[in-house]
Amino acid sequence: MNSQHSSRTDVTNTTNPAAIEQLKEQRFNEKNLIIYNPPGVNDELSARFLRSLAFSTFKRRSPAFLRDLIIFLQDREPEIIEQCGDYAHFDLKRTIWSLELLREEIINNKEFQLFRVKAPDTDSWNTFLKGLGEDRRQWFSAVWLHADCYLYRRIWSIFQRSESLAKYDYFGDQKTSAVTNVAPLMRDILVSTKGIARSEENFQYLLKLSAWANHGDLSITRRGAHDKIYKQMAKYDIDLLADQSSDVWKDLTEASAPVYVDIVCDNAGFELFADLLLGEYIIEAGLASRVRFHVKAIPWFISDCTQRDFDWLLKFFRKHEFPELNSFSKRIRGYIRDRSFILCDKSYFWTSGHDFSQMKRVQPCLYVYISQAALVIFKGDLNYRKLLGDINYKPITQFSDCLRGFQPTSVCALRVIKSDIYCGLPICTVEKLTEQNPEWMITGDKAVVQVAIKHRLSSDIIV
Ligand SMILES: O=P(O)(O)OC[C@H]1O[C@](O)(CO)[C@@H](O)[C@@H]1O
Repeated sequence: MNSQHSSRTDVTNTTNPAAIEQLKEQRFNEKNLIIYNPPGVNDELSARFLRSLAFSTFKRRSPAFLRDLIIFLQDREPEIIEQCGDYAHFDLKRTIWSLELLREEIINNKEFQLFRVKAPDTDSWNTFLKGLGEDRRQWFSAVWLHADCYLYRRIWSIFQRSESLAKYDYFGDQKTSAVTNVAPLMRDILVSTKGIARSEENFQYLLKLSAWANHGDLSITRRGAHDKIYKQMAKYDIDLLADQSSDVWKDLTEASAPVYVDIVCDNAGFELFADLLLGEYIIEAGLASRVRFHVKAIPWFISDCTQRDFDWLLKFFRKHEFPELNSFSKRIRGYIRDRSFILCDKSYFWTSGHDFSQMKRVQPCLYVYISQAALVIFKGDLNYRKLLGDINYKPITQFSDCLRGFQPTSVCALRVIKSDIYCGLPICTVEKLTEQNPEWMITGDKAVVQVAIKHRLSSDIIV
């Protein structure tokens, strides 16, 4: 037996529940060839590594999250019926049953299934799944990124099976209630940033605000936005482990017209607010003539922004009692009307299992589309994992070297670090942080602003 794998369990007769649990876990690890070490350098993240966030995700977090979703659906049945019609009563039963089966599949490390329900991305998802190596098609053997994305696509397909629930956003309530609490914070930010002038410093402030706004996604914690960060941004620079915001400024100020900036959004609510504020500044400061927002086509990683969340936020602002929120909504609608802001057509690439190095091959039109921009900003942890292909690079590897050829334009990442991988960091920083807390990379206390600049020839410019 491979010495990295767990050693054979001693089957003893015990009645102690904790010991029984431990035995069960050991048996599971042996059966599924779980490796006791963390992922090695250049390994792809996977739940087959016992000491990884991926392992605890499928061992505990995802089953717990599915259980919570089931409880939520049971509790909300009357409201769901009111929203989706009487037939939802029967569809909910079937949906809950299917979610329970999915939970069992994860717990028992079953093989991924092909999708049967017809949707615009069914064929591409099935091609993707068929292309996975035979030993990479189970929850605890797959690349974490693939399994993680597959989970959210599976949940969606369960809801697609029933007519009454197909359009129901099962994460909608969590997303909307998280916004209500931060309305005063958003008002304060609007007041303090009102009419700020074009300057590198102000641009960096809004870029960092957009980065730190990624702090409060709902898939890991329910902590929401962290108001201290926005009030005392400079103090948090110490937690910004890589800060290339001045390179981003330089890239934009030197770009040839017409300048477009694309923002590949992450979470709805407060994070989207910070992205819109950054977009507004980019337009008003004349840094670009157009900002294009990319959102998710389906409910994704709980709090990710869909087109409906985008529209909902503008409506929420329009109807809010705070006049600052009303006028922000009005301004954003103005940018949408005059096409300074574009809410891009939904692309199912963002909710595929592919990492971004695959975009040119799998979705060439999207690749060409974002190539038109002078800068594309990728928000959040999951987008970062897709940029790196979930590969555990050496911490000192340059960000641009980790993109594996993905360079449609200058690529910027605004990420709060919430998972095992990172790059472009001095080794002494990593050693110090690890000494203080070996799990520093999953706490969401540190962030990065990184950019890989694409130096364009004038003949590259697409008009
Ligand atoms: O909203 P974000 O920043 O993409 O984070 C989503 C979370 O999902 C994961 O990618 C998987 O759970 C984590 O790494 C991350 O914390």
